[in-house]
Amino acid sequence: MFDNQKIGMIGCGKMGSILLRGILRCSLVPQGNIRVADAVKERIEEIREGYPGVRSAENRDLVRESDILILAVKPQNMPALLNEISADVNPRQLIISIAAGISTKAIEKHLAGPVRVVRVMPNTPALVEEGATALAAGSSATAEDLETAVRIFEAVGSTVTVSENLMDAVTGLSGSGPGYVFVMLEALADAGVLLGLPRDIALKLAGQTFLGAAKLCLQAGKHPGELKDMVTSPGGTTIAGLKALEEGRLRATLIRAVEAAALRSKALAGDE
Ligand SMILES: NC(=O)C1=CN([C@@H]2O[C@H](COP(=O)(O)OP(=O)(O)OC[C@H]3O[C@@H](n4cnc5c(N)ncnc54)[C@H](O)[C@@H]3O)[C@@H](O)[C@H]2O)C=CC1
Ligand SMILES: O=C(O)[C@@H]1CCC=N1
Repeated sequence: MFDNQKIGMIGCGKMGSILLRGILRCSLVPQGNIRVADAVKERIEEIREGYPGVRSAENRDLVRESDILILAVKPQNMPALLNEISADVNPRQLIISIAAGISTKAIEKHLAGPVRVVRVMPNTPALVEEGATALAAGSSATAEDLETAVRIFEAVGSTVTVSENLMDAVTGLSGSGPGYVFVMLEALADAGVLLGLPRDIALKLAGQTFLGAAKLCLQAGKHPGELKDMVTSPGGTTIAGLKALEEGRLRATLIRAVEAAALRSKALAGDE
């Protein structure tokens, strides 16, 4: 599917380089078919050290040479970037944007033409091929474009396709979600340390508990409440811990975190 396609990526920071690694690991295209661009020279040097076959180019040259163009710069940098490349994009290209909050409509408007855009929200566990990615097609993107984008992100984890009005919710939940989980992991490990466990053992137990519980929930296809009940013996230890969580309003706090991040995603659109 990708053999003769040239992929160009503008923005090789945290998320861009994770994606690049996934694309190359799965051999979606040979290294020679990938071009990268970044405003910071050191980022390009790091990539060329890691992947000697990947070539770099200036933004506009890269756009002209790409069949699939991945835009992985910060939302705040998108308007200037889109203006810079607007004369070089063409309707034969597929444009994939991973920028939080930036709608396909805004991209289409900046590029001033019938461009095929797919908006994507990945997350950092893509680094270990356990990413959760949601995709939404823009007005001119074809079913095949969406399928192409899905194939790229399946290289780094699992994917869902949603309608674009749900992308802010996705951003608040799975896009930002790893940040919440890392804070919870750190807190669980700190608790272990408080109770006398060595830090490395506490972190290992906390991490494996998250991993195992998430896998059990996804694979068993059971409601998390039912799985929670399986752990919770009458008069036992878990219910004592759960009572403390309820007193600390953990659930309401998590719901508010996702809501706040989704609102911020929506607000980034206003910054366009
Ligand atoms: N970090 C994360 O967990 C996730 C990030 N995203 C989205 O991915 C995008 C990138 O985020 P990060 O990788 O975290 O940011 P980052 O700051 O690590 O990377 C952005 C890169 O873009 C480069 N850049 C900025 N303007 C440029 C321009 N005009 N031309 C060429 N390069 C340019 C910067 O030098 C930088 O290396 C953002 O839009 C963000 O919303 C999406 C999902 C998760
Ligand atoms: O914090 C951010 O803005 C990016 C988007 C989703 C995850 N990280």
